[in-house]
Amino acid sequence: MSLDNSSRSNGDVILRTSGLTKYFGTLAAVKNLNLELRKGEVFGFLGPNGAGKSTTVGMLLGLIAPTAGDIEIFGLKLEENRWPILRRIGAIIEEPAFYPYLSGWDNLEALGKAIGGVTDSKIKDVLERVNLLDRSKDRYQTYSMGMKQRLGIAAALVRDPELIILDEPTNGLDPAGTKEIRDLIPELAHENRAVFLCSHLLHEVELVCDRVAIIKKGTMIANAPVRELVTTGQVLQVRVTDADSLAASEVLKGLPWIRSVKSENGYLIVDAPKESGAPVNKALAEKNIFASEIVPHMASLEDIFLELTGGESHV
Ligand SMILES: Nc1ncnc2c1ncn2[C@@H]1O[C@H](COP(=O)(O)OP(=O)(O)OP(=O)(O)O)[C@@H](O)[C@H]1O
Repeated sequence: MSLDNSSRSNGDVILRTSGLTKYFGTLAAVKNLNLELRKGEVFGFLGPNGAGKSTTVGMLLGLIAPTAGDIEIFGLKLEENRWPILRRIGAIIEEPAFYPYLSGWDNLEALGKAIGGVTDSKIKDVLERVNLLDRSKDRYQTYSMGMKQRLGIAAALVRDPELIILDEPTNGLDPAGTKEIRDLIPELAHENRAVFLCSHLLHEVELVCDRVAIIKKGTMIANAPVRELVTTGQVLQVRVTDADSLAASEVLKGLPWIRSVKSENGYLIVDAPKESGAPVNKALAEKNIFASEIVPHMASLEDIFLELTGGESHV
């Protein structure tokens, strides 16, 4: 299966790569990557180990020079406008560095002084935004992992970025911290920004992302809205009695529009075009087989990922 909907257009394009390629010696880490990220969107970037995700992020931030191809961010070429572009990006690609003995507030104040033009009311706003205002006078070293990560996001927000790049933002967080960050991410995008999220957590990507690109060995193998990807993997679960199971399977396999039929946990799993519940029911009933249940079953992003990447580990 190969999906590429990168030509679809709705909303302003914030980031576009064309033919982006990076070779390390003879190793093609990223090959001919065409990405598009639009305002208001949370874009998930997935791939197995060594697929080329970090190399891509490094190129987007101007830290790694591409071998070929172009990167345009905010309509400007990155190569020629690195600093004006980077000023408009908030990136968290490693654990954020803060002074342990200073409070969250004082850390942001120190950062604000380095950037210039950051007011107290801005600091208050961003701390409120990440739900840290009530702990903002406590020392950074007393913060939980989740609070540290949220302060990192607050630090990124101080500059009012139009694009936020997050690399594994829930790494090392407990379930409560993970939930806080997951709840925060879509809100960030809906404030007229775009979020580029690298994650190996497929469930996380499914929950928070609007669109997802999957790369394998440097090549993009899927690029589509999450909803569309999981709908593509939709199958029908058909329940018949054990006695009818074999005959039902034969009937369905004989229909030219059914792609495959397999038996799993007491159900027949039927890979058929969308909305074919009624014709499946009719075909069985014509052979005096009566299904007690026919339900569409959505594939998870994990199912799709494993199918597309050939079952390679994603962690
Ligand atoms: N500086 C480098 N020199 C040589 N090869 C490199 C370098 N950086 C990355 N690579 C190789 O490029 C390929 C892509 O690596 P990259 O780190 O981008 O993958 P990734 O998708 O981020 O992987 P992971 O999920 O494991 O972090 C790998 O084969 C890696 O070994």
